[in-house]
Amino acid sequence: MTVRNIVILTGAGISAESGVATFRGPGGLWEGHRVEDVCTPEALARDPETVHRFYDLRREALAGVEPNAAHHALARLDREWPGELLIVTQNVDDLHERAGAARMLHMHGELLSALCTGCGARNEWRGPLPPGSECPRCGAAALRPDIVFFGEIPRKMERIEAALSGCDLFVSIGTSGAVYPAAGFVQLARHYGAETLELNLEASEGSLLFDDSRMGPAGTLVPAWVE
Ligand SMILES: CC(C)NC(=O)[C@H](Cc1c[nH]c2ccccc12)NC(=O)[C@H](CCCC/N=C(/NCCC(=O)O)S[C@H]1O[C@H](COP(=O)(O)OP(=O)(O)OC[C@H]2O[C@@H](n3cnc4c(N)ncnc43)[C@H](O)[C@@H]2O)[C@@H](O)[C@H]1O)NC(=O)OCc1ccccc1
Repeated sequence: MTVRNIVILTGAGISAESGVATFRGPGGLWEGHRVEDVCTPEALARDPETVHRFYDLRREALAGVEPNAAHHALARLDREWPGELLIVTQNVDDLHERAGAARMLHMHGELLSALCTGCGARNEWRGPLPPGSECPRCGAAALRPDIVFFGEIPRKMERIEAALSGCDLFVSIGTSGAVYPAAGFVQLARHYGAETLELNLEASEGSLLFDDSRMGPAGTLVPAWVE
């Protein structure tokens, strides 16, 4: 089958070699926190201080990390691929953009953005975001981390489903396949007749669903695959 249209799903594993903590596993983000305490609308309502600080720390940590060879390889593919290509990341870091990727989207939000729950504006945000911060557009003291919490609808689902319905190749990089709807994309891509490839450090919850599954660090596997 000639491959023309590609959809690439990335997770925390692609940023691990840049020093960004993954979620599960030793030293994982969720190690220090119960998901329910920092990544749900209920937690934000109950204890905004803790939730805002959790994301302030991760936003601050971004200044100390750089894109790695996997991010750069995907950015190059994005520049040179003549067919359709869409990078869908579950990550809230900005390493894909910093590597130069353009045809990409964040389905679970971004650390460098603050969402106004008053007027809906998304504001670029770099520093700490204390609860009650004012929206630059409407002035309401209603800014929150621009993050998709558990129980909230992921972003740009229509665009993602449209790309999956037209792709010939679906590639999953550095994700454990534990969180839906992202974990269901491989089935959707297969349903539309696409080839499916997984590049991951270890077997994931969805490995058996892929036509080809290669194990190893993204910083090595992704440049080799793009070559
Ligand atoms: C826990 C799970 C069971 N729960 C869910 O999935 C829930 C509920 C649910 C919905 N549908 C279901 C169906 C069945 C069961 C449950 C559900 N889903 C939701 O609530 C979602 C919202 C979920 C989003 C929550 N927010 C995140 N992130 C932002 C915050 C933040 O970042 O702080 S999720 C967050 O966790 C997930 C973490 O997973 P990974 O990125 O894969 O990271 P992990 O550490 O787990 O794994 C890393 C992998 O990399 C590998 N690796 C490590 N190093 C390397 C390396 N160097 N190289 C290569 N690979 C490497 C490892 O081996 C490992 O495999 C990511 O998605 C990440 O974004 N919303 C929703 O469903 O709304 C309705 C809806 C649905 C469809 C359409 C309309 C409405």
